[in-house]
Amino acid sequence: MFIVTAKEMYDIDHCTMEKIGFGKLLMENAGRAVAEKVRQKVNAADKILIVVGPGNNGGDGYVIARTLQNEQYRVSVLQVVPDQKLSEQVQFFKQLYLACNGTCLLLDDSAEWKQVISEADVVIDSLLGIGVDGLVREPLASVIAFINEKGGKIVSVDIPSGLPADEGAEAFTSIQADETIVIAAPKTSVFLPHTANYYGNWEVVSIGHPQTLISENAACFVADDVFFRTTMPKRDVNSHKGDHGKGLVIGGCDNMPGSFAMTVRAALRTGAGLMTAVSTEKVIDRIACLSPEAMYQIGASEKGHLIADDLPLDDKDGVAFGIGVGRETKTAALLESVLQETTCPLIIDGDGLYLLQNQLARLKQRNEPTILTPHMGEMARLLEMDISDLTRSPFRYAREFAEEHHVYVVLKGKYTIITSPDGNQAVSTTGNPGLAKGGSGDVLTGIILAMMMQSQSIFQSLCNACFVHGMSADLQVQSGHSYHDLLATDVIEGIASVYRTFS
Ligand SMILES: NC(=O)C1=CN([C@@H]2O[C@H](COP(=O)(O)OP(=O)(O)OC[C@H]3O[C@@H](n4cnc5c(N)ncnc54)[C@H](O)[C@@H]3O)[C@@H](O)[C@H]2O)[C@H](O)CC1
Ligand SMILES: [K+]
Repeated sequence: MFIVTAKEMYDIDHCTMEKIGFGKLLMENAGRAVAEKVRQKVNAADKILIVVGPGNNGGDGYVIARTLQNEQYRVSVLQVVPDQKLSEQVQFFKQLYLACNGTCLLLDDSAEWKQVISEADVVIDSLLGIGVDGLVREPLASVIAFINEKGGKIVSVDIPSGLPADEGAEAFTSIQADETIVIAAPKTSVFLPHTANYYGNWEVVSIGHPQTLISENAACFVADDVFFRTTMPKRDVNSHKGDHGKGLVIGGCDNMPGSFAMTVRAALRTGAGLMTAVSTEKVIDRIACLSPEAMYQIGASEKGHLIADDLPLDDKDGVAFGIGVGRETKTAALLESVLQETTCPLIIDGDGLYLLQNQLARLKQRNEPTILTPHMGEMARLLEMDISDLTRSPFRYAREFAEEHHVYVVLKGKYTIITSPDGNQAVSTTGNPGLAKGGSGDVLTGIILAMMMQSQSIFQSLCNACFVHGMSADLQVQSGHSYHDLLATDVIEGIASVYRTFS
């Protein structure tokens, strides 16, 4: 599935209509595809009100109205702007609807518009689509407010009216949809923390755009099960442990042994060939028994925290630094040497990102891939910006940071955004609120470490690691756990189910 900005969608629409020649057929296809989904969500006796706005989203609404009316549903239309504001294409579909004995109430004709909204069992929101610019103006703003307050079940067409399609908007007035039928491809705002919820349950309908046109124009995609199935690591029956990577995890400190242990175990469960773990003597004494399959090495330490040391870095296929490592200045010196001496892909996570703050310039000096795995708070700190600004435009800031520092960024959240140094982006949508707990990130780092050592491109391995991490949590919740009780260690044990499901 591809993710588009408004501009990308317009380019795809325009090319499909003009160059390929769909013309008005595209809107007919859109309306009929949405009507098909609406049919599955309403009862035969429901009073269905289609609220039509000034643009092509409204045009979709007239096609939906005509389609449902032709199938004997109880349909009426509320048009919120005068006819002269409708485009020629929308006028065409309005005339088709009226010619099929459709009824239409104009907003400025009567004060009964509030009554028709109040009486509707279902409101089909065709007020505004991806063409909204800025805050919604009157009279649409009042209509949106009233629908939110009084409308029955609200089904939005393409996008909840008033919601921006793209990232970056500070303020907006939007329909709060129960369902959204997204046309052709989800827009960026489906995946933003402050706009996602306005969509309610969302699903995508195809309306005839050539898939190649969408893939050529969309800058981002969802790393879903289809992607995982085609790119997941394979196991050669004649392989041996050396074929699946020699990994090294450097982390932990005397008062934080657990996160480090989970990273090690997650990497083993994900298929790492050989794992070595470096931490303080106390940490290793306490956690070595949890993953006897790994090898352990005591690192130089002071007051329970790792310090600069000569570590076995040069023969590894992947290194993860920072999990539970603490924020001591002397540990920053260890990070400095790891950045300089590691000759394989390096993941920096957790406290390692805190220690990286004053060493960002070293990132570009590395010749091997560097992967950062911040959550929004850690990313905001790295960018030295307010987290609310970051969450409004996470795709942009992740891409700018990745390109500037030539790193991969896994920006963790409900929807995790994966960015490559050249600006390629993907979103992982698996996972559930059960992951919103300590340790989830440590497990993800272990999964990433193992994935990236198993013969894939780094970008693919990051997409697949996020997929496995979230899918494990989803399968665990489906098979008996709940959002409340799910632990990070359960996610580690659930990795087996993901591999079995897709192998
Ligand atoms: N291009 C096609 O043929 C297809 C498009 N699809 C649907 O059309 C919309 C996009 O249509 P567009 O006309 O560009 O935008 P809108 O429907 O959102 O209407 C824009 C229209 O609304 C007014 N407006 C804009 N901003 C505001 C505001 N802040 N307050 C009040 N009014 C505002 C202004 O008049 C604009 O011109 C897309 O989402 C699809 O639903 C079909 O699905 C496929 C074919
Ligand atoms: K809409």
